[in-house]
Amino acid sequence: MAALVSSRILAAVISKLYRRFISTSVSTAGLPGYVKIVEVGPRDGLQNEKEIVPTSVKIELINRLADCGLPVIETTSFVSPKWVPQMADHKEVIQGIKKRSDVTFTALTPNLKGFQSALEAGIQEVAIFGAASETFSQKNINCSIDESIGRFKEVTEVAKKSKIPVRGYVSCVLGCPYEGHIDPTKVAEVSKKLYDIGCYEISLGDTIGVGTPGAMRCMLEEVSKVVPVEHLAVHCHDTYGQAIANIFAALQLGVSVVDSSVAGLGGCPYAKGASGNVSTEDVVYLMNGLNIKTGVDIDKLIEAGQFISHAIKKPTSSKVARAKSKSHL
Ligand SMILES: CC(C)(COP(=O)([O-])OP(=O)([O-])OC[C@H]1O[C@@H](n2cnc3c(N)ncnc32)[C@H](O)[C@@H]1OP(=O)([O-])[O-])[C@@H](O)C(=O)NCCC(=O)NCCSC(=O)C[C@@](C)(O)CC(=O)[O-]
Repeated sequence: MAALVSSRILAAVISKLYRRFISTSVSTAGLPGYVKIVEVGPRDGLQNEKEIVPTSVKIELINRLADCGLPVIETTSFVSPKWVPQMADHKEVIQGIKKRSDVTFTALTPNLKGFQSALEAGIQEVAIFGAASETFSQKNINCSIDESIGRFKEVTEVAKKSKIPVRGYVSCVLGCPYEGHIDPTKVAEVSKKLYDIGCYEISLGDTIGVGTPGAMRCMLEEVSKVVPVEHLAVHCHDTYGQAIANIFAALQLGVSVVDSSVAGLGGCPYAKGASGNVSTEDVVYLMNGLNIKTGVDIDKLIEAGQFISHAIKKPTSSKVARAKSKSHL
C-alpha cells in the first residue's frame, strides 16, 4: 500500500516537473510577449443558436467571462432581429451586464441605425463587418462591398464624434462558402478601405475555417503591406481543425490580437456548415505554453465554458476543456 502511495506521489511530482519544463523550455523568440484576446463567444458564438438563449444566461456568461481577465468581450449585435433573431435582446444584454473599467464591451453595428441603438444602450466600442467576397457581402448584409463601405463610413464618422472606437471585420479572408478562393489582394483592398475610414483594428476572418498556415501567411503578407501589422487581428473558425496552426502562423508574422470563442461556440448564419470559432480555452493554453501573456485565468475560463455548454445543452468544442475534465495533467 505504502509503495503504491509513494509511486503515485512520485508520478505526480514527475508530471509537475514535466509540465514546468515544457512550459518554460519553449523559445519565444520573434513572438509577441502579450496577446490581446478578443472574446467573441456571446456574439459570434450564440448568434447561430437555433433556440433563443435567455437574456439572463447571456448576461451571466458575459459577467463570468469578464471575471476571467479577458480584456475585450463582444457582447451582442445591433442587427435586424428579422435577420438574426438570437441577437434581438441586444439592449437588455448591454444594460444588464456588470460594467467594469478593466474590460471593453463591444457590439456589432452594420449601419447607422444599429450604431445609434448601440450608443443609446451605452456601448463602449463597436465593430462594423464587411467581406472580401461580393456574394458573402450580399448574403450577410444585403449590399455590395462598395455599398457596405459607404454605410460603414457613416458609422465611423458619427462614432468619431461620439468618441467610440470602431473595429472592422473582413470576412472570407481565406475562402468563401459561395465563391471559393479569395485573392489576398482583395482582402488587402477591403482591409485598407476599412482602415482608411477610421477602423483602429482590422480583424481578418477565416469565416468557414478552410485556411491553412501557408495561406494565412500569404494573406497576412499582402494585407500588412497596406495596414500595419500591429492593427491586425485574426479571427479563425475551426471547421477543418486548422485554427491553432493558423494563429501560430499569424503570431510568427507579428499579429498580437486573436479573436476566439469560449467553448468554441458558434458558426455563421450565412456560412452553412462553418463550425465555431477556435475556442478561447485552446488559445489561452497555446499562449501559456509559449510564455505569451494574456491575463486570462484558464481555470475560470473552463468553468465559464462549462456554464454555457450546460445552458445550451451542447458539449464543449474546446479540446483543452475536454482534456482537463478527464485528467489531472
Ligand atoms: C444589415 C441589415 C440590417 C440590412 O438589411 P436590409 O433588409 O437590407 O435593411 P434595410 O435598411 O432595408 O431595413 C430593413 C428593415 O431592417 C431594419 N433595420 C435595418 N438596420 C437595422 C439594425 N441595425 N438594427 C435593427 N433593425 C434594422 C429596418 O428598420 C427595416 O425594418 P422594417 O421597416 O422592415 O421593420 C441586415 O442585412 C442584417 O441585419 N444583417 C446582419 C447579418 C449578421 O448579423 N450576420 C452575422 C454577423 S457577421 C459574422 O458573423 C462574421 C464575423 C464578423 O464574425 C467575422 C467572420 O467570422 O468572418
